[in-house]
Amino acid sequence: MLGAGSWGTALATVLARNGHDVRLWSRRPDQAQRINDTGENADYLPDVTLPRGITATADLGQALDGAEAVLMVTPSATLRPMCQAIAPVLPEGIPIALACKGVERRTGYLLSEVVAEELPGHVVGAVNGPTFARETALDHPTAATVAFPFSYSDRLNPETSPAARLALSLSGGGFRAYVSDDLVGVEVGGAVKNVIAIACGMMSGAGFAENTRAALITRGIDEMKQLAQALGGRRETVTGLSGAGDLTLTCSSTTSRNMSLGYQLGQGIPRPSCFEGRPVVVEGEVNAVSVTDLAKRINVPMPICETVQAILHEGADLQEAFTALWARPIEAEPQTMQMSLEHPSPDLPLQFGASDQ
Ligand SMILES: NC(=O)C1=CN([C@@H]2O[C@H](COP(=O)(O)OP(=O)(O)OC[C@H]3O[C@@H](n4cnc5c(N)ncnc54)[C@H](O)[C@@H]3O)[C@@H](O)[C@H]2O)C=CC1
Ligand SMILES: O=C(CO)COP(=O)(O)O
Repeated sequence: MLGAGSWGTALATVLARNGHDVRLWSRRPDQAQRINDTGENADYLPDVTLPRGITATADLGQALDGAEAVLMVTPSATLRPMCQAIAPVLPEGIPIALACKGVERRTGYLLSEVVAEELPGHVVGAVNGPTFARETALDHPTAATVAFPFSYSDRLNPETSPAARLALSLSGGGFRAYVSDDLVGVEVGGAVKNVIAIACGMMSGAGFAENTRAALITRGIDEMKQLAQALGGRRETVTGLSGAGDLTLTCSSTTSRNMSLGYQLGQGIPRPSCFEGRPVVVEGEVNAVSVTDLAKRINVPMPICETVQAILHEGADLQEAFTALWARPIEAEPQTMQMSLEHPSPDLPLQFGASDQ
């Protein structure tokens, strides 16, 4: 498990609870030492007792020696350098599963494409779903999708299908895995949901309630569908755990760091003061740029993501940007027929500050 933050530790907990030996790599030797000494990762999952079977280490060679599979769980922006760092010590041919969510900013690659470029000769997949780390570590009933490209005849054979093997390794107690062969669809769901969660947070923080959230979730799923399809994935995949499921989770609670960032911004808190100034991994903030750049490049309209990107990175005014989002031309749902009618009152502003929740 490469990454001993909250999600890497939670996934290590799931696997170890199911009887697997897990090497948990932390980039900080002091943290690795503390995990081994105390049986807890107090920095990220305080008061969660780690099961036997987890050994923390800050040495990549030790972490990967004899490994049967590797899960990569550091923030998406660190993925390429992480791949480069493990290349010399990675056992030949072992499957690599991504548990981080995003699109690479410079290239617009899905994360699996980054791994394929840096680490040829390894089959690459992903584990995504509605999975807050703490709840997962505490064994609350949780479901996620394990996606690898695989052939129909291999699907049931753990010897030949990394998806089946990893799904079986993760499943047990509260954790239940599903299997998919649509890696693109699963990755798109995970990357885009964080950006939409920021939008939901912004509108909740600004005082709007359930209608607004439901509209953003539903239209957000449509943005995911279009991007997934344009990249060669399947539209229906994003209605599963890694798209609609994860979006429902992260748009429902400020336990989500993405939702929480949006909520604070919606309340008018300046970015540097959000999270009381603490550095927090908010994937949707970086990915608002990478997702919208990618979508523009391949002509996929993603108006909610573009709105978030403009507010976060181009200094757009939140109220004006959401008013413009709501007053876009009237379109068909679903967008199978091309239709666009001029909005009758595009200048009528949304009623920010007048809500009665
Ligand atoms: N926390 C959660 O509930 C879930 C998180 N994820 C995804 O997992 C990924 C990791 O997130 P979390 O574990 O939550 O973050 P976190 O903030 O809890 O931990 C991040 C970890 O990455 C390490 N790290 C940071 N910069 C690094 C670098 N340059 N090189 C190597 N390691 C570095 C940190 O030391 C830390 O161990 C993200 O893509 C996130 O979207 C996915 C599902 C659930
Ligand atoms: O991806 C997550 C749950 O599935 C965690 O969401 P946040 O990164 O917004 O906290």
